[in-house]
Amino acid sequence: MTTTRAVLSAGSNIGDRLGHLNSVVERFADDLVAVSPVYSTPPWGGVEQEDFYNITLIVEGRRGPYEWLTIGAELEQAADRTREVRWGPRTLDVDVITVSEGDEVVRSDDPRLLLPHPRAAERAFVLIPWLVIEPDATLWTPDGTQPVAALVDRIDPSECAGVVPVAQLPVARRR
Ligand SMILES: Nc1ncnc2c1ncn2[C@@H]1O[C@H](COP(=O)(O)OP(=O)(O)OP(=O)(O)O)[C@@H](O)[C@H]1O
Ligand SMILES: Nc1nc2c(c(=O)[nH]1)N=C(CO)CN2
Repeated sequence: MTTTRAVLSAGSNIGDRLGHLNSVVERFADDLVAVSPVYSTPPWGGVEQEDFYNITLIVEGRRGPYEWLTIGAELEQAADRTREVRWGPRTLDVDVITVSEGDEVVRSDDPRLLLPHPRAAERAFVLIPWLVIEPDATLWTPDGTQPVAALVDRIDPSECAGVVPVAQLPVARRR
C-alpha cells in the first residue's frame, strides 16, 4: 500500500460539537501531521442554521484516498449523522479536501470521491484553518494550482471575518 497525505475538513453544528471533532482527532491520532485550532464558522451554503465548529487536519499514512473517505464516513455514522437537507445541520461531516502521493496530487472524478474537493476553494471554513497549519499550502483547481492564501483573499471578507478560533483540541499525537 502506498503512503498518501490527505487534508481533511471536519465540521459539526449539532450537539457536542467539540466532542464530535475530538472523535476525528482521536481516530487519526497515529496519522496526524497537524491539526488546526477549532474555529467557529458561519454556515456556508445558504441554509439558515447554527454556526459550525470546524477543524482542518493533515494526515499521512499507508492508506489509499478511499480509505480516508471511509474512515470519515465511519466517524459520521458513529456521531449518528442524519442527512435531511443538503448543506444543512449535521452532528459531524468529514470531507476529504485533497490527497497527494509524494509530489503527485490525486485527481478523481468519481462521484463517491471527487478530488480535490470541488467546493474547497471557496470555503473559508476549510482554507483559513488549513493556512494556520500549512501557510504555504497550495490547492489544485480547474484554473490551475493556487496558493491557499490567494484563494482566501478571493473570499468575501465578511465570510472570513466570521471564522474565529475558539479552542484547541488536546492532541494525543503518537507519531
Ligand atoms: N472529497 C469528498 N469528501 C467527502 N465526501 C465526498 C467527496 N467527494 C464526494 N463525496 C461524496 O459526497 C457524498 C455526500 O456527502 P455529504 O452529503 O456530506 O455532502 P456535504 O459534505 O454535505 O456537501 P459538500 O460535498 O458540498 O461538502 C458522500 O457520500 C461522499 O461519497
Ligand atoms: N461553516 C460551515 N458550513 C458548512 C459546512 C461546514 O463544515 N462548516 N459543511 C457543509 C457541508 O459540507 C456546508 N456548510
